[in-house]
Amino acid sequence: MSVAIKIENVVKKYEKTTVIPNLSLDIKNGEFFTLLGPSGCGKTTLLRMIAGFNSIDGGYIKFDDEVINEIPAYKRNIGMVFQNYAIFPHLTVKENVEYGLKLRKIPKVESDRRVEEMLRTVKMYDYKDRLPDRLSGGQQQRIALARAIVIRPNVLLMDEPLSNLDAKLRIEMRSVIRDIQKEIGITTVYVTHDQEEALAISDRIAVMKEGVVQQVGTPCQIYKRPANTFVATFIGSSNLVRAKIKFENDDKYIVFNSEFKIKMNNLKKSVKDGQSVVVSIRPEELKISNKGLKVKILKGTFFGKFINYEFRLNDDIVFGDNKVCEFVQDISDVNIFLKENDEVYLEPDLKRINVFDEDGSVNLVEDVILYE
Ligand SMILES: Nc1ncnc2c1ncn2[C@@H]1O[C@H](COP(=O)(O)OP(=O)(O)OP(=O)(O)O)[C@@H](O)[C@H]1O
Repeated sequence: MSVAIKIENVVKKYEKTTVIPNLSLDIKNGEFFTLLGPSGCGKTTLLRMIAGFNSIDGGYIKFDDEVINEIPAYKRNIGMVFQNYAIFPHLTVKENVEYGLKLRKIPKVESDRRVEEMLRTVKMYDYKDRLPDRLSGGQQQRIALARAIVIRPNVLLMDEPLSNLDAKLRIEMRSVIRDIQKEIGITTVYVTHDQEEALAISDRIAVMKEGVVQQVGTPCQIYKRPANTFVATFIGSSNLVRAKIKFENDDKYIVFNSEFKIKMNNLKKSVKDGQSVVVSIRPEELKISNKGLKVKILKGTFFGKFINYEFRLNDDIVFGDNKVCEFVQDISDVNIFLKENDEVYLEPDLKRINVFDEDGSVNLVEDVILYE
């Protein structure tokens, strides 16, 4: 029976080092939930705490309303899929998948029925008598997935299951995993550091940094309304530009420089006249115009559907250390290709940009639209 997972004020220390200071998350029953963040941010540590392989040094983890902190791993009824497949090399495909059912002493008729059904679900029935060394990486991962799910676990935990596959197979397996998860409706916690994979596969994502959750939301919410500049640059790319707020009559403006300001009335009430801010503009949120930020082109790269241009802004208005900025131009809008040293004005799409406080930690845009 699939369950909801509640993580309440969880703490994890390795000897004297605290890797998770105080983390809370609510994962809904049947949800595909992804933990996303850079290497070392504590994703695997948290997943292993849910599985029961790591002890919990504070707080609670609950399956539905039951606290599982002290329940040993083998009694939690977890299905797990790892990066390195971890299937048994000396057992056939069928034997690998039925392994967990044998441990649970499921009668042979029922076990055979479930194994066949599962092998058909992952499209590996025709390979049932093969040994793993005669399977491709993608096929081995399908077997690992089948083996994890066939026991009908409470939750399915996956730790970077696609990282050993080549790029094309990764994209194909993404959709296989997604389809199977939706078909059987099992609560799934998925760990990755690949933001594109997280956006493509998840119902919701928790973005983590140094053991702290930065934002929880649907892929669309996180992409369109990042909570801070870390999320804005970790998920997709963002140009970060310093500016100031100016109140004029009843309107609020973002002032980039003496030549260019934009009216922006969906800012939170807490913003103040004269306040310094950081504006986050994604490459697709800039277009060539007769007004805007004046920039000099460094280079353009042709991608077929679009052209990606790099440009540089004055050091004093760039936030953070990413000095090279980008904008993309849809190929259908292109009349002339820009060259190195060409100067253009770029105008941001004020309905889509994000505005943060001076240190980039709070989004100051009032949400008028909820991106569900
Ligand atoms: N057994 C351990 N003993 C001591 N420190 C550990 C141990 N396991 C992990 N750590 C540390 O805890 C922090 C979080 O590690 P964790 O493996 O959870 O990160 P991660 O986000 O999964 O990273 P990656 O994407 O590289 O797997 C890291 O700083 C790591 O060095």
